[in-house]
Amino acid sequence: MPFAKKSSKLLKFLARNWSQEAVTCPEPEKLTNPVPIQSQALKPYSDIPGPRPIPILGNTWRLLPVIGQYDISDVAKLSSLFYQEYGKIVKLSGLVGRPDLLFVYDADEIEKVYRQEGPTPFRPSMPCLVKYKSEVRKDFFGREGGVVGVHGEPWKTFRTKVQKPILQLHTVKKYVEPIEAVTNDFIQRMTEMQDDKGEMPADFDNEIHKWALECIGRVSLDVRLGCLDANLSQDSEALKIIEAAKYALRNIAILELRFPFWRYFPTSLWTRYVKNMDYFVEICMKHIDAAMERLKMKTVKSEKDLSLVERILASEPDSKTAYILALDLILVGIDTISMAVCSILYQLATRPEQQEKLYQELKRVLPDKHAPLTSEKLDQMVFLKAFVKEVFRMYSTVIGNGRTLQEDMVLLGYKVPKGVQVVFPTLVTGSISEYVSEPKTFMPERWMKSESTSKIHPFASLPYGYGARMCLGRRFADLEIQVLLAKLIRSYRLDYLHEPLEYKVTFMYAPDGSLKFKMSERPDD
Ligand code: HEM
Repeated sequence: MPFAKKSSKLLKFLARNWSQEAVTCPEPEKLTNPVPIQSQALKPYSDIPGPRPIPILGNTWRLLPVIGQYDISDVAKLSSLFYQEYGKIVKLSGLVGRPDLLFVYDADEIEKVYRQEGPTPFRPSMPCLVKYKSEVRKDFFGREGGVVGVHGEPWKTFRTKVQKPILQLHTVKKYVEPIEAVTNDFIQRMTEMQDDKGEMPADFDNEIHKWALECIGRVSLDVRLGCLDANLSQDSEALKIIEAAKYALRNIAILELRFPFWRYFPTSLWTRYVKNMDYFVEICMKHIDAAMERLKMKTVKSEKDLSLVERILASEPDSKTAYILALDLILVGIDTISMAVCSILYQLATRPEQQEKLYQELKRVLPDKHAPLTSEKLDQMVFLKAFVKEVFRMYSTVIGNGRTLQEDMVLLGYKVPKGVQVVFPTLVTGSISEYVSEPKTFMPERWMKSESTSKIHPFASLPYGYGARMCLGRRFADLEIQVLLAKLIRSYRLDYLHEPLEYKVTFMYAPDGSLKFKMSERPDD
């Protein structure tokens, strides 16, 4: 049915990034704690512009084919359309079964929301995971069930336990070598996958997913899962994990966005989801238990001898913390990073001059292309980092972030009640000329202090979010991307010789189509 198809795209987008958890999140309500600002100057919430809902159908009809005014086949364009049509604050109310969404395109106001979010920010996410953690496997997850889909004090307690080791620079530096080993295997596999024109296969994005899985296994489970092996047997654990990750990627959105029958009775898709999640839990427990056994045998002189998993295990007597953390990192860390890499490689392959500039930088920093990487060398790759930031600014992989207000607030002069879901459309704000000079120009140099005079509002482009709830895996994500680009572009030139691809929100914002990159070895220098 076309409407179901189209509206599910919008809902996929909305729910993936900002969906409401009916169980835990307060609905918008009357102002209970008005911010102390002269009330005459304030405008009521009802005056916020936006498409007006009509009785019964609310705003959903606007997304219907033919009679609806919005083409939501590309939901990223929808948030841009709202901005053009209504300005810096737009209310989308009357979405069937959803709370109001408040799109805010003002970087100063976004900064205000982030800065006032308090010690336990509420980012609505993944209702399926919430049900799985808090009901189906309550016995296992208990009260502090991780960081993803958990809120309030339980979120804070868990995040406090794990955040230091994950975000400490010296922990991350320990992974330069292991991530380089995974990446070398991946690049070797890329050379084996080339067709007679030197191009990658049409499903190259699947291969990027396997690289991401292998990296996340190395970080969160202390193990090489073997996902990059060319000939995986049908009953291998690696293949089962790849299938489980693919399942998660393809079906969770459907489950969460179609009418949520699973909330009331176990549909077949829900049963498979639970089985899939149980499998991930089992894998996490198996490898963490093995890490625990190794740790018992290890002579440890200082904390520096420990891997991330070992540090968590050493500080937390109950290995459940390590199980749950590994599960969260795997669930969130695979598709974000792989879609980001698809996008970054596509941009590099279609921007030969900038790729050449990157190559020259890599030649300078890594005169011997076979010498191992170090964190000091990565630090010197300023153009590489600037290129990645610019891709995130113009093609933000996670197209927006959001917070459910836990207190009433004033935004752009309107009284906004707590419970409203405020949306920060990063993809749009990163290209508003008031906040970013020459926003339509792809210019990595703008991020390089030595070369740039251009302005960027610090809250206009935040690919990893901000504040206490900011992306927990960001340092590992940066490291994995940097290692891949450094190793690949130092030795190979990448081209894309087909019709340009459009960006779409499938799950994340990424080029939609076959990533048949041509890979040519650079002559030895
Ligand atoms: C380029 C890749 C990535 C992007 C763009 C990204 C982006 C984000 C964003 C926007 C958030 C929400 C932050 C907020 O609410 O302020 C987030 C949360 C999170 N990310 Fe990432 N992420 C990436 C990779 C990863 C990886 C590789 C991991 C795991 C190793 C990871 C683990 C997490 C976790 C656990 C959270 C939830 C944090 C919490 O709620 O306390 N992310 N990420």
